[in-house]
Amino acid sequence: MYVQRAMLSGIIRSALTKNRGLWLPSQVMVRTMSSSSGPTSPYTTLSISRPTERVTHVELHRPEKRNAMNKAFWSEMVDCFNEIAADPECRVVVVSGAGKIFTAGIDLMDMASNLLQPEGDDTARVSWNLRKTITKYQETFSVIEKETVSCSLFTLICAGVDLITACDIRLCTQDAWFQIKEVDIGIAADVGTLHRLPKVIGSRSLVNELALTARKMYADEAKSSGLVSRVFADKETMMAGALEMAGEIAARSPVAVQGTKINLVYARDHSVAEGLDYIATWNMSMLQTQDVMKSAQAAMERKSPKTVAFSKL
Ligand SMILES: CCC/C=C/C=C/C(=O)SCCNC(=O)CCNC(=O)[C@H](O)C(C)(C)COP(=O)(O)OP(=O)(O)OC[C@H]1O[C@@H](n2cnc3c(N)ncnc32)[C@H](O)[C@@H]1OP(=O)(O)O
Repeated sequence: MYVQRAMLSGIIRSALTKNRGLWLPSQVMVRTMSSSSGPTSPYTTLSISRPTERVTHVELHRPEKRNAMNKAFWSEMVDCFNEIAADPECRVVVVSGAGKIFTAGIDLMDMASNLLQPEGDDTARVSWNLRKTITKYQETFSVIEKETVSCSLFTLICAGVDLITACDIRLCTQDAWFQIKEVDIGIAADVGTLHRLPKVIGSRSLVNELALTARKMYADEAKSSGLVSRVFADKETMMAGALEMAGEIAARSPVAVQGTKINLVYARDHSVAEGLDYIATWNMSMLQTQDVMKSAQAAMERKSPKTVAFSKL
């Protein structure tokens, strides 16, 4: 899918991190997040910042090309999210796109050679190499799902839908639209949309319609169908909302947040019985965290969980 029109997308993802840090007013955070200075070294397509403690902002940053996903992007996302996952200071990630569009999807100019002229001495070898390429590109978005707790959005197209459906929370602007455009360029979407979107949107018929016709879906329908949970008037208020939400998540026990995220993803892909079995095993160790006692004590004292100092995970 590709998302256009909405200016940015914010994805919030919670890594396994820690706590501690000030909660800044949203206005401050928004200002801090408005990085239009360009990609952050060593990346050429991403701008990384830390708007507040425990929250990392990953901004797709090729606005002049509508954040189209070129070859560098596909590998930089993996490196970036692996690095964030290893960062004990980060608990939530907000992903957005610089400029007026979250992403125009795959970079049709830069990616053509990879997909249309794969190397190999015969059909089997060409196919083998192409399969390796596809699975590598799948990892670009799967890495978000593995390490993230939430995400928010905007306007996007094709590969943009692959990206947002790997996120936990999606937000968009009122002028956002979403499009699963793969059939228009002669391919079946293969990096996540067809597999995750049916788990996000309740109506199988709507998923089929969008994927088979490439019809644009606008913000109101995205909200009513469940693709996004909130719609904001403009990009600025959306970012403020995303950061406020990120702060709410980041302030809570990282053991509880990470366990909730991982078990929600597990439950999505397994039966109820399997999910119950999984969380029993999960919690036989995680229930022993000091976070339970600290949180319970705060609740008894009528204090917000945000006042509790949780250890880093
Ligand atoms: C194994 C991997 C599988 C992954 C599959 C993924 C598939 C897909 O993502 S299919 C979708 C492909 N994307 C598109 O078809 C979108 C094409 N772009 C547009 O329709 C428009 O650009 C858009 C509506 C997004 C924005 O329109 P706007 O008027 O705001 O901007 P433009 O003047 O059209 O574009 C500005 C510059 O950006 C370049 N650009 C835009 N999209 C792409 C793209 N997808 N790939 C490469 N480049 C793109 C556009 O050429 C302009 O560049 P320049 O002429 O140098 O200024």
